[in-house]
This record gives sequence, structure tokens and C-alpha cells, in this order.
Amino acid sequence: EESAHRRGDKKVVAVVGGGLVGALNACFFAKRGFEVEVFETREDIRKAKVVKGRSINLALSHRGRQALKHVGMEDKIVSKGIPMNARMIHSLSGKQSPIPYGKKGQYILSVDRANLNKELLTEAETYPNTTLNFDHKLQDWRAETGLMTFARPDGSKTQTQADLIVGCDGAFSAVRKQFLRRSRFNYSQTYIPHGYMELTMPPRNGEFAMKPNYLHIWPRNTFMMIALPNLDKTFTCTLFMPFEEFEKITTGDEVIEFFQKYFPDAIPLIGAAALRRDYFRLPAQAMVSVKCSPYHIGDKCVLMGDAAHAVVPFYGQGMNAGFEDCIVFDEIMNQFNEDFSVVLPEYSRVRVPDDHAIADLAMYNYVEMRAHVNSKWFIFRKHVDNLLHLLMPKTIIPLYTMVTFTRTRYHVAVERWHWQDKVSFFLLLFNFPL
Ligand SMILES: Cc1cc2nc3c(=O)[nH]c(=O)nc-3n(C[C@H](O)[C@H](O)[C@H](O)COP(=O)(O)OP(=O)(O)OC[C@H]3O[C@@H](n4cnc5c(N)ncnc54)[C@H](O)[C@@H]3O)c2cc1C
Ligand SMILES: COc1ccc2c(c1)CN(c1nc(C(=O)N(C)c3cc(Cl)c(F)cc3C(=O)O)c(Cl)s1)C2
Repeated sequence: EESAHRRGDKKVVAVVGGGLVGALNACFFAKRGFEVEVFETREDIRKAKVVKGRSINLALSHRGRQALKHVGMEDKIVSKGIPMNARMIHSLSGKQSPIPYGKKGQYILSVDRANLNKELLTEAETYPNTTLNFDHKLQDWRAETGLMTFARPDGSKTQTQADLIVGCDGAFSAVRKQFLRRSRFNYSQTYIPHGYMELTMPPRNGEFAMKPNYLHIWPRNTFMMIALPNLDKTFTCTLFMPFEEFEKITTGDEVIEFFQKYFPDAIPLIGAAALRRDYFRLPAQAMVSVKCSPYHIGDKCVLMGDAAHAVVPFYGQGMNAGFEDCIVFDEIMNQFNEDFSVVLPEYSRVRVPDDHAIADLAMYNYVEMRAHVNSKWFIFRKHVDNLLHLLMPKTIIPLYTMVTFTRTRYHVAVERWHWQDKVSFFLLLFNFPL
């Protein structure tokens, strides 16, 4: 029967969550001519001052760029990103060793999260068939009818119906909550013992304090710090450490002592006074890994982005994977002529194995980095990867290359990686002329 809430002839798509994936998804659906309604808990961040407590910048790579390209946003976002052509490994002695990501054109971009979110919201708004509703917190919804209930800041409630509900409301998704009540819905979440804290490295004499076109890494097994450049010539440093280690450091002196021991070269670059102050500004944030399946309910609701698969950040792929979700869904919409009753199950069938694979990869890399990776090991491994790739470009492709610079399905990249590990072990064993 005619759906009551159809405006004109096109169906209504409700995107819950106006974060990175929700804002991008709104563009994908609007481009197809749907009536798009975005519902976002927070106020319009384009009017707000600072969004606190989120990772300030992110690494954008191929998968994410392809999604942005699809809605004509790639050039605008890339122009405001800072290319990182290589990692810069900081050893305990302060020695810096660059390791290229690949051939010349193979670089990743440091992009500002808040700006990316603003640009995507503004782009979504340019579509006449798109409405952004801020200060709308989804509280409840029903799969049978597509009826949603939102809480407003003044305590009032509003309701609206949609033909399709797209849950892009992040790792603690309210849309996903309804999935948990249904039979045959699989769900798992893991908080890792590490937390993360962001520290700012200011410019020095008006210039970047370190070489800007690198992803700076201080790998120290249990501890790790990374730094990505910002357009204002600062670096955002992210310190990863077990919560119990964060809790041991309670005074400014202890902060300096800790950095003296593990990241001595960073003290003058961040500044001892700033370090003493900023370390206590915000508590360390938790990192959770969420896996679930299926991603849909009937022809009514589908989860994308962190709402479907929150991953630990140790591959820099969370947003890239969420952005790629949008392309994959769009491709399936083309294949099955926008018939939600076919598109949604097909999307789960295709995408669950890949998003689970990247979740596993990121967790694997977290365990790997925590256990083995100090500067020497990191440098050695990456050089071996690059050497084998040089000798047998078609046979050995480093895993991070497949993940970061191609759209090889994540689960296929993992399968190849397992195969390659056997082959290269075999080759080394029979001392293939390396
Ligand atoms: C430290 C750290 C570093 C990272 N680095 C990278 C990186 O380098 N590269 C990368 O690709 N990814 C990275 N990520 C991952 C990336 O941040 C996430 O994958 C990405 O933000 C997911 O986007 P999303 O839109 O799905 O969710 P979110 O960005 O969480 O957006 C969800 C939105 O939904 C809204 N919302 C929540 N609940 C409701 C509700 N009930 N009703 C309405 N709205 C609601 C929220 O306000 C928010 O705006 C990193 C993550 C962390 C924590
Ligand atoms: C804003 O906060 C964050 C937090 C973590 C990350 C990022 C941004 C961006 N990240 C990227 N990771 C890769 C990668 O593939 N691997 C295997 C790596 C994984 C780790 Cl943990 C690392 F330190 C270096 C590399 C590396 O290879 O350079 C990229 Cl490529 S980008 C991790």
C-alpha cells in the first residue's frame, strides 16, 4: 500500500547521526533524489565553538577518498588535508627514520575532523530534498512502522516516520539498541585496556616543530605516541597507554619523568609547561571495538559506520571503512534498483565479512604493536615488507598497502596476507635470493 509518509513520489530516508558517516550518507541518498532527513543529537557544530574530546585529526586514505569523490567532495577535502608520504619513526635516542608508504603517489592525508564534518553537513544541505535537524536525540524507534521518537533539549518529544532508517549514530548507537532485542542478532563489544589522550605540539618560531608531511610515530611496545600535522602548523599528538599507567601519573613532575623516559625528544617540542598543563586537561578516552551482524532489519533499517562496526584506531581505517560502507550500499542500490527489501539483506551479506575483517585487523595490529613493536622492529618489518614487494610486486603486497591504498575487500586483503605470510616464510626458509 502507499506509505503514508511519502512526500511526493520519493521515499523518505531518515539518517540518524550527523557525524562523518551520517553527513556523507545524506549526500549519497540526496543525490538519488530521496527525501533525506538527518537527525543529530548535538547542536549545529558549524555554529558551535569547539567540539571537545574527539580525535582532532584523522588519516584519510583511498577508501575514504573514493567515497568523497562519489559525491564530488574529494578535491575540497583533499585541498584542506596535509599529505603524509611516510612514517617518521622516533627512536628513544631521538633519531628519526622515515619509512615511505609506497611509491610517490601513495600518501595518506591528515584532515581536521570538525572541518570535515562541517563541510559534509554543508554539502548535504545544498540538496533541496535534504533537511538537517539538530538537537534531535533518537530515543526509540519501531521496525514495523519506521516511527521514530526524538528527545528535544527542552524535554519535549517529537515523532516522525520514514521509509528507511539509516543508523549512523556511532559506537554507542541508539538505532542499534533495537537490534539487540531481536532474535538472531549477533553482538560483541570489547574495551581494550589502553586509553588515548591528545596533546598539542605548537609551532616553533612560526613553523611546524617537526617535518610536516609525515605520520610521526614513537613506538614503545606498551606505550605509543603518534602525531599528525594540522593546517595551523600544530601537530595533534595522540598518546596511547594502559589506563592504569595513565592513573599512575598524577603530578606535573611525573608527566615530565614519564616523557623523559619514553619520549624525550617530544618534551622540548610540546613544551614542558604545556605538557604539565595539558596532560590533566581531559581524562584519557576509552577505545571500544564493536562487531555485530546482520546490519539490517527487514526493508526498514540499516546500520553504517561506527554504529555497525566501531574499530580500534590502530589501522587508521574507522572513518575510511564507514565511508566505504556508503559506496558499497550505493553500488547495491544500483544493482537491485533501489528495492530496499533486496538491497538491505544483500548489503549485510556483502559488507559484514569486510567490516569484521578490518575490526580484526585493527585489533591484531593493536596487540602486535603493544607486544613487539619498538622502533627497530617497526623499521625492520616495514623494510622487509617493502623489499619483498620490490622483488615480487605482483606476489607480495604489504597488508597495509592493500588496506590503505586499494579498495581490495578487507576480508580478501586478510586472506592474501595469511597466504603471503606462508609464502614469504617458505621463501626465506629456502633462502630465495632475497
Ligand atoms: C583516537 C581515534 C583516532 C582515530 N583515527 C582515525 C583515522 O586516523 N582514520 C580513520 O579513518 N578513522 C579514525 N578513527 C575512527 C573515526 O573517528 C570513526 O570511525 C568515525 O568517526 C565514525 O564516524 P561515524 O559517523 O560512524 O560515527 P561518529 O563520528 O561517532 O558520529 C556519530 C554521530 O551520531 C550522533 N548521535 C549519537 N547518538 C545519537 C542519537 N541517539 N540520536 C541522534 N544522533 C546521535 C553523534 O552526536 C555523532 O554526531 C579514530 C578514532 C579514534 C577514537
Ligand atoms: C588520529 O589518531 C590516529 C590513531 C592511530 C592511527 C592513525 C591516527 C592513523 N593510523 C594509520 N595506521 C596506518 C597503518 O596502516 N598502520 C599499520 C599503522 C598503524 C599504527 Cl598504530 C601506526 F602507528 C602506524 C601505522 C603506519 O603504517 O603508518 C596508516 Cl597507513 S595510517 C593509525
